[in-house]
This record gives sequence, structure tokens and C-alpha cells, in this order.
Amino acid sequence: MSALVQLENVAFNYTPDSPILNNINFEIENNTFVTILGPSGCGKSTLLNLIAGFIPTSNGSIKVDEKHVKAPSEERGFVFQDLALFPWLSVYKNVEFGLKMQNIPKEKRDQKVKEMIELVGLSSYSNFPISSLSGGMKQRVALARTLATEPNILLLDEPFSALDAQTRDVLQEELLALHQKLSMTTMLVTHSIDEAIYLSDTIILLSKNGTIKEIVQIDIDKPRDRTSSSYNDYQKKLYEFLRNERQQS
Ligand SMILES: Nc1ncnc2c1ncn2[C@@H]1O[C@H](COP(=O)(O)OP(=O)(O)OP(=O)(O)O)[C@@H](O)[C@H]1O
Repeated sequence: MSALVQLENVAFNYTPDSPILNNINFEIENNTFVTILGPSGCGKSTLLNLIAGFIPTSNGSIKVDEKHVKAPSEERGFVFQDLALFPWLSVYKNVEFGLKMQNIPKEKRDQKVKEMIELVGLSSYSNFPISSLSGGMKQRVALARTLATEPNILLLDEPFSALDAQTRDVLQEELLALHQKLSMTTMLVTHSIDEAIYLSDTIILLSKNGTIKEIVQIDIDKPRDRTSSSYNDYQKKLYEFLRNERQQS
């Protein structure tokens, strides 16, 4: 069986004289957790947007489930950095939104919405407006809304960057548990070395010049002990990578 996501010789530029991504080749196997890590402005979000189908490649091909990516699709669930929730609507209505757009019948919709809200631990907040929730709770709603339409890959663009450190740790643990429970292929963009190592099977190191520097497999059983020596070895390796990238700029 071929990999769920396949990128071949992908290149991208917003304008003809400024290449952003070049010669990007990698595959993502089903059920794995893959993170893109790299210095600010190296093209991490652009790469995720290409896979989502929000923007077309300038060169090369992207296939998900053996189909060329040409436009956004519900098969690829995207959680935006700013979450893009409707603040005046309830948790329930936000999670229901995508299912309504898909014209899923009311009874089936209701069942799915409740299941997703329970999955992210927000059942007692179902009728609360988004504006009354904490940052971590909003993040859970965004995840529930995306998962409700049953994508075959989850794309997360720096989902936890606006949260305080403790909430971020909690949500990382929850995301890991969800990933294991649902066996959902997941792709994350982050600045955080710790987040990358804690969650990923594979980390793609993207260089300042928009090429892949290295693809690192994280060979530690999950859930991971953030204080173990093998965890620390990976931290050192990735710090080194980011430091070198900074020195080149
Ligand atoms: N719509 C756009 N038009 C032109 N250039 C853009 C556009 N969006 C992003 N860029 C540029 O493309 C480069 C890559 O941006 P991108 O947001 O993908 O990087 P990133 O690695 O995700 O950055 P960060 O870590 O700071 O979020 C940057 O130099 C950015 O200024």
C-alpha cells in the first residue's frame, strides 16, 4: 500500500523572483504524526497550505490518498492558528457547522456533534458561547469541529502557540491521546522543539532556504518522558539545527 501523503519535487514561490520552497520530497504513512520544524519564515505554513490545497504548487506533485491535491477538501481537516471559530455561537453550533455545510441529516448530525464534544471533554459547555471559553477550551472546540467531518488527515498550523505553557502541555497530552485513540494521520507545524519531540513519529527539518535539511525519526515510546536522556539527545540535535539556521541568516 502506498503512503497516505506523497510529495514529489515540490517547489513554490509567491512571486517569480522569490522561491519559498524547493525540491521537497517526502512521504507520510497512515496513522503517523509528522511535524514540520524550522526557523521563522522558512515556509512551514506554506508547505501545510499546499498540502491542504489552499494554494497550488509551482512545480512537482502532492498526492493524498493517491489523488492529486488540487483544491481544499474535507478529507484534509485544517485547524487554523487563529482557530476561525464563530465567537457568538455556542460550542455545539461551532462543531455542527461543517456537518451542516455537508447537509448531514439533523439526527445524524446531532449524534456526531455530541460525540465530538465529548471526545474533547466539553460536554458540560455545549451551550456556552465561544467568547466565554478559555484559550485551551477554544482549541478543543476547533479540534472537535475539524474532526467532526471525519478527515483522513489532520493538518495543524501552530495550534498551541497562543497558549500559556501549562495549557500547552495539557493540550499536547490530549492531542497525543486523541491521535492514538483515533489513529488519525496528523501533520503539525510548530516552532517548538519540545512540542515536536513530544508528539511526533517523524520531524521534517525545513531550512531557511526552503529545502529539507533532514527527516528525523523519533525513536522513543509514547507517551514520552520529557526529562529522559534520549528525549534530551533529540532536543540537543534540534537546538543545534535551529542555531545553525539562525547563524546562516
Ligand atoms: N501571501 C504571501 N505573499 C507573499 N509572500 C508570502 C505570503 N505568505 C507568506 N509569504 C512569505 O513566504 C515566506 C514563508 O512564509 P511562511 O508563513 O510559510 O513561513 P513559516 O515558516 O510558517 O513562518 P513562521 O514560522 O514565522 O510562521 C516568508 O518569507 C513570508 O514572508
